Amino acid sequence: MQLCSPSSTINGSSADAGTMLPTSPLVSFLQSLQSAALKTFGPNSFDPKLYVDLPLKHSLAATKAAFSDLTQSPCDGKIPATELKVFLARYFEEAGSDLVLALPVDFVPEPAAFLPNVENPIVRAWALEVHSLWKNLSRRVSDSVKDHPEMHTLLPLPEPVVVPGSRFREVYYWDSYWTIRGLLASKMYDTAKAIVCNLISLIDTYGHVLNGARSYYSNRSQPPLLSSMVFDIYKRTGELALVKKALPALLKEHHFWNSGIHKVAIKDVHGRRHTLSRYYAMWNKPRPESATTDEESASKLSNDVEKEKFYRELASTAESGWDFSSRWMSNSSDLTTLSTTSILPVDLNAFLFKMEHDISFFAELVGDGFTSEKFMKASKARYAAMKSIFWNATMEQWLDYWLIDQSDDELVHQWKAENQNRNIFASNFIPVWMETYSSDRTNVNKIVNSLKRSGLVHAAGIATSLSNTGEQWDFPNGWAPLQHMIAEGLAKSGSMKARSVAEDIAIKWIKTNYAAYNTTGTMHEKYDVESCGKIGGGGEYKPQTGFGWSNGVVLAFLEEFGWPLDRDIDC
Ligand SMILES: OC[C@H]1O[C@H](O[C@H]2O[C@H](CO)[C@@H](O)[C@H](O)[C@H]2O)[C@H](O)[C@@H](O)[C@@H]1O
Repeated sequence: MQLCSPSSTINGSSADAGTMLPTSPLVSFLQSLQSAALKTFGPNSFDPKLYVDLPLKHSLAATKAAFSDLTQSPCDGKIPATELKVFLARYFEEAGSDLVLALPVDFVPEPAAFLPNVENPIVRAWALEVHSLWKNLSRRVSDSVKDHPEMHTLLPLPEPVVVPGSRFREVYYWDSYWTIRGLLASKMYDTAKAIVCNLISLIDTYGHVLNGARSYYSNRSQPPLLSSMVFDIYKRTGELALVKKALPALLKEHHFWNSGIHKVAIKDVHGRRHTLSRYYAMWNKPRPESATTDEESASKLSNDVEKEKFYRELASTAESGWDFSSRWMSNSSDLTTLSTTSILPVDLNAFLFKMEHDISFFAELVGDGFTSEKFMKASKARYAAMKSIFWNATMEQWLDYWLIDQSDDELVHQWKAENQNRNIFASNFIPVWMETYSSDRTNVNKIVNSLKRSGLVHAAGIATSLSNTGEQWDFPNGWAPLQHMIAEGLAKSGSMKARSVAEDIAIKWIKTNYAAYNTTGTMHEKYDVESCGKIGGGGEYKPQTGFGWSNGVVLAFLEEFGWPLDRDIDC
C-alpha cells in the first residue's frame, strides 16, 4: 500500500477555540428536516442523527424548494407521515449509503500467528468470529462524496475506513485507537495505517482531528489518541514512514489542545504556575446530530444566553467522549448543570502527557533532537502539573479539578483543595496507562489498592462511575476503552499484584462480551458491569451494536493475557 494518499489542501489552522464555526447550509436544512420528522413520526424510536446523515439525491436548492412546498399547509402543524415518507424516498439516499462496504486488503480468515496464547478451542473460535467482524465494519467513502461534497455531511477520507457500527456509520476519533489495537492483534497492519492516514488528513484540513468524519462534527475533537495509534503501529511494524508522515500533524494537534480556549493556567498550592488543558467545543448551538434532544433539554432554561452556554457544554462534553456523565455536572440529576468547560480533566491531560512523550520519541527517531528535547520538557512540565493539581495523596488517585468561582477572564487560576472532585470515576485511574506512572512500583501498588476499594470493580468489569444517573457514562455501564487502559497499565507495571488485578478485569470483561455475544449474536457498544452477559443502557440513543472498540479490546486482551485450555469462558 502507498503509505497515505495525498490529503486535501490545508485550509489554514482551525478557528480560534471558543469561537463559533459557521453551520453549513446542508446541515441547517437537515436539522429543519429532523425537527419536522420528530413532529410527524413522534419520539418513539426516533433517532435525530439519521436525518443529518442523509445524502441528497438532488441539489440542495431543489430539495429545499420541495420541502418548502410540503410545509406550506401541514395538518396540525405537522407534515402527514405518508407525504414525508414519499419526500424522503424521492430526495434522499439512505443514511450510510455514501460509505460502501469494502473488504480490507489485508483480511484473511485466520491470520498466521493469530492470538498464539489462546489455547481454549471455544474461545479461539469466538476470537476468530470477532476478528471476522472487521469485514462488516470496513468501508470506503463513495466517489459521490468526493465528487459532490456539498450533497453529503459525510467527509471524504483518502483511505478505507473502519466504523464503530450501527448508527455510528462514520469514523470516530478515539474509537479508532481501540479499533487499531484489535487490527494489530488481527495482523491487519495496512488497515491500521490507513486509519491513521485518514486522521492525519483531517488535521491537514481542519487543524485538529474531528470528533467524527462528518461536517457537523468539525466544531470539536475527541480524546487525543493519534500519537498512541502511531506509537503502537510503529512498535509492531518498526516502519519509520508513518512516524515521519504523522509528526508534523501531531505538532499541529498538540498546538490545538494547548492554545486558545483549551489552555488553562493555574498556580498550585506553592505558587508554582502550570498549564493544563480542558475540553471546549467551538459551538454554542444544539448539536446537529441531536438537535431535537438538545432543544428539549434546554427548554427549561429561561434565556438565550443560558441556552448558548448550555449548548456549548453539551458539545464540549461530546468532545470529552464521555457524553454524558455526572462527572461533568454540578447536580448529577440535572443535565443543564453540565460544566465541562470549567473542569480540568485528568484523562485529557494524561493523553496529552503521553502525546508529548510520544512526539519526543518520534522526533528523536527521525533525527530532530531539538523537537525531541522540547517535547520531553513539555511532558515533564505536564507531569509536575498533574501531580500538583490532580493527585490526591489521601485517596491515592488523580481527581478532576473544577475551575469554580473564578471567571475565565482571570489569567491564572489558583488551586484550592476543595475544588478537586472527590467523586470516583474510572477516569481517576487512567494515568496508570502511561508508562511513566505504571513503571513506578510504589505508586502502582497504591493505585491498585485504591482501585480495589473504590467500588468501581464489579462482577463484569470496571464501572464508569458510582452514580446511577441514567446517563450512559455512569454506573452501571462499563466501556471497553476504560477497561483496557486501566488493565493494560496495571499489567505492564512489573508488579505481580497489579498484573493479577489486571488479568482479573480482562477475564471478567472477555466473559461478559462472550456471554452477550452468545445470547444476542453481536458485540455491543457498552456493557452493564453488575452482571456477566448484560448489555449497557441509558443515555440519549438506543444501545448500539457492531462494535469497533469492543471488538478491539477483546482481541487486545486475548493477545495480552491469552486463554488457557482449562479456563472456562462461561459466566
Ligand atoms: O449522537 C450522540 C453522540 O454520539 C457519539 O458519542 C458516543 O459514541 C461515540 C462513537 O462510539 C463515542 O466515541 C462516544 O464516546 C460516545 O459517547 C458522538 O461521539 C457524540 O459526539 C454525539 O453527540
